[in-house]
Amino acid sequence: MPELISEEPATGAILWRGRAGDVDAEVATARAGWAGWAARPLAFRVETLRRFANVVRQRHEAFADLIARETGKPLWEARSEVDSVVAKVDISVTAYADRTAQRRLDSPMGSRMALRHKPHGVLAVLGPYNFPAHLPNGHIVPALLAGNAVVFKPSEKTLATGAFLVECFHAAGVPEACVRLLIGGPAEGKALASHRGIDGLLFTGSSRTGLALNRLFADRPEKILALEMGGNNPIVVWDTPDLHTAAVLVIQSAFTSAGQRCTAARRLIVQERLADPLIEAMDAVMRRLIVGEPHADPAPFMGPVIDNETAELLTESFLALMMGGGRPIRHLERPVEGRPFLLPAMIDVTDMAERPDVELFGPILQITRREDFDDAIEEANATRYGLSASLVSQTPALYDRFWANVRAGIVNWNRPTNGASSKAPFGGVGWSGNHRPGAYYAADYCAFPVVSNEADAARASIGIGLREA
Ligand SMILES: NC(=O)c1ccc[n+]([C@@H]2O[C@H](COP(=O)([O-])OP(=O)(O)OC[C@H]3O[C@@H](n4cnc5c(N)ncnc54)[C@H](O)[C@@H]3O)[C@@H](O)[C@H]2O)c1
Ligand SMILES: O=CCC[C@H](NC(=O)CCC(=O)O)C(=O)O
Repeated sequence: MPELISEEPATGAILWRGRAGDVDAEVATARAGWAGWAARPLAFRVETLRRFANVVRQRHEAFADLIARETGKPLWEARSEVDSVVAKVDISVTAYADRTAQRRLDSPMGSRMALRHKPHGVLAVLGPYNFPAHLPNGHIVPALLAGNAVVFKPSEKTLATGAFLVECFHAAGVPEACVRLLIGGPAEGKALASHRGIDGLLFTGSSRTGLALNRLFADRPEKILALEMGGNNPIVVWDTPDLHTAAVLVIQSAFTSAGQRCTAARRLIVQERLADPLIEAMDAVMRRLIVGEPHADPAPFMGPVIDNETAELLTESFLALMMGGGRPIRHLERPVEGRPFLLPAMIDVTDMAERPDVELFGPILQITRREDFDDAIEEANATRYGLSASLVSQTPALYDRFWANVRAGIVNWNRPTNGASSKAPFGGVGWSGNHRPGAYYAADYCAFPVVSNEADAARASIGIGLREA
């Protein structure tokens, strides 16, 4: 089995090393453990997962430190991610009761109709690197709560965090057979996704990978597939009087997590008359943003991107936008030789003959100027993605038009494009998802409905269509 290592983006230090896992063995173990877990009362599973939340609380600072080191995100942001991991349990318990609890339904005379839900069985979970604990956890907790077993493969870029998360489940008493850690990269991910022993796949990652998985599952309707994918998210600034606040909202949307959020604003669409003063206001703030190591003091606003390869790809993408007619306003500078720190960049792409519809998963903001609001909405929709969109405007009627016409699963007003709540469904349309939103609605894809028409004794008669005896 090949060896994998995980490095700290900020320093290059090796954080973790290990061998790729055995997909067959992990799936077989989960299959063997699943039935016993599913047979446990719901109350037992709830209690066990609440112990998991307590274990994470007890290990909060160690977990946050590890996430910060392994992703490069600032420690304050890693701490927030661990908070989300803890909060997920109670939210999932509420969502389960709301979305998939047992119910009595109206029924014909003399019988009872019952709605119950059953787990799928063994679910594979593939996680991304940007929220290496919170987002896989957002699949694993609801899946376990519903009575499934899980084989979890973390991103190959955040293996230590994946291992830490799974250990917390085991320390809390989740049977080791029911949450399996599969170490590996895309090859192991493909093998797991293709494995005949899984009953479904819960995926968070790029649209490139998600579309490949969608093709793989095209002739497997018997397996549940949930895809949480990328975005090419717009933020529209229109008729707002407070350009400093608008600038802060755009910066928060585009550059939090060094732009490594699926909900990050990739495109600023701005009313022509506001464009120059807004860009000036943004520039004034961006000059002051601290880009640094996760544990630096004073704390950085953002850290490096995940690795040098990503930094180089983003640099090439930025140069390609320039070659295509984009006018750089702030260059994507790389202040530390050999390390993937990038300074947040802006480029005016208004005059580009063709603006590529790709997700640049880093601190790059593309700016398009528009005179007409309907044209701005059209530009916002000029994408195959549809995850998040924001409007900054003082006019409720404009927000009504924006909400009604923009095509996205998250549509915000005078708020950033990112920072979605776990207490709501989370997902997008187009290339951002496959209509199985996660977060509060994750309960929906972790179990299937079973309707029963029940009577204590068998009674039946044929009242029509029967010849006289
Ligand atoms: N919609 C959401 O909820 C959400 C949240 C976070 C990140 N994302 C997206 O994830 C991406 C960043 O994460 P990433 O770079 O880790 O994504 P990625 O698609 O490269 O990898 C995600 C996971 O899939 C595995 N994988 C890669 N190729 C595979 C294949 N062919 N078959 C099976 N498994 C495979 C990886 O090993 C990893 O575990 C961005 O596009 C971002 O928008 C989406
Ligand atoms: O990187 C992707 C989105 C991260 C975050 N979204 C959520 O946390 C959704 C809620 C959940 O899954 O519990 C964001 O919007 O910033």
